[in-house]
Amino acid sequence: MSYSADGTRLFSCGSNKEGGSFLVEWNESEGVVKRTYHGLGKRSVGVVQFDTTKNRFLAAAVQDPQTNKYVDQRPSDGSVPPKIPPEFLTLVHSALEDSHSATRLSNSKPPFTFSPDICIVNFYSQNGRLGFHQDKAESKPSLSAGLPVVSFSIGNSAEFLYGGGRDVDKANKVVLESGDVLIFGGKARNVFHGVSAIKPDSAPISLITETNLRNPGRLNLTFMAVLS
Ligand SMILES: O=C(O)CCC(=O)C(=O)O
Ligand SMILES: [Fe+2]
Repeated sequence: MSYSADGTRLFSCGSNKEGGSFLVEWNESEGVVKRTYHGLGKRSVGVVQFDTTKNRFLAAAVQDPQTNKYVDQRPSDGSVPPKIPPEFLTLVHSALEDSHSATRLSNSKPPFTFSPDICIVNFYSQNGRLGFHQDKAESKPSLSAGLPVVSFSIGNSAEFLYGGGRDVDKANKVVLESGDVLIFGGKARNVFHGVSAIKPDSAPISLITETNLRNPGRLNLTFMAVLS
């Protein structure tokens, strides 16, 4: 059970037999369910993550779990997300430039001008996972232009699956370590991907001491252009 940030609304979460997650808002005085938000576990569309070990609602980007559309306020409690800090945008741009200069064949310009308008924040505890999915809730122009997904890994390492069509058994696996940046755009924009496991205690010691976190888990920041 967990209260909304302003302490007025009570939520709990769970999963059904098919593995889909849902969030329940309770009417505390009457002890009955007020509203159920389905579809949170369908990671092809949802952005809400749960810490299953603590039954805690951790983070949500602004995506309506009922419609899968990005909206201005989080439907469950009306909260408005903060703007992406400019330092993060600088990091995204320099990661794109570095990747372009590492892979380009000529002195061409990057094939896209890109300014992300959302940052999805995923936190994975030790048992955290993310089902095999495509990122396709973004705007049609953004998807058809192949505007990239730029994804930063911080903390424990993750086994990241990608490719092989929609068949997870055919996917490739790469370990994403703290500090890694994964970029997929252009023809790869629709690639299926997911996180199959988090490697416990694999975060760099320096990160733990500098941030004073005892158990950092894995933090993933995924930047995308949703609206443009
Ligand atoms: O945690 C990751 O590395 C992937 C996150 C992701 O694919 C997503 O949020 O859509
Ligand atoms: Fe994704």
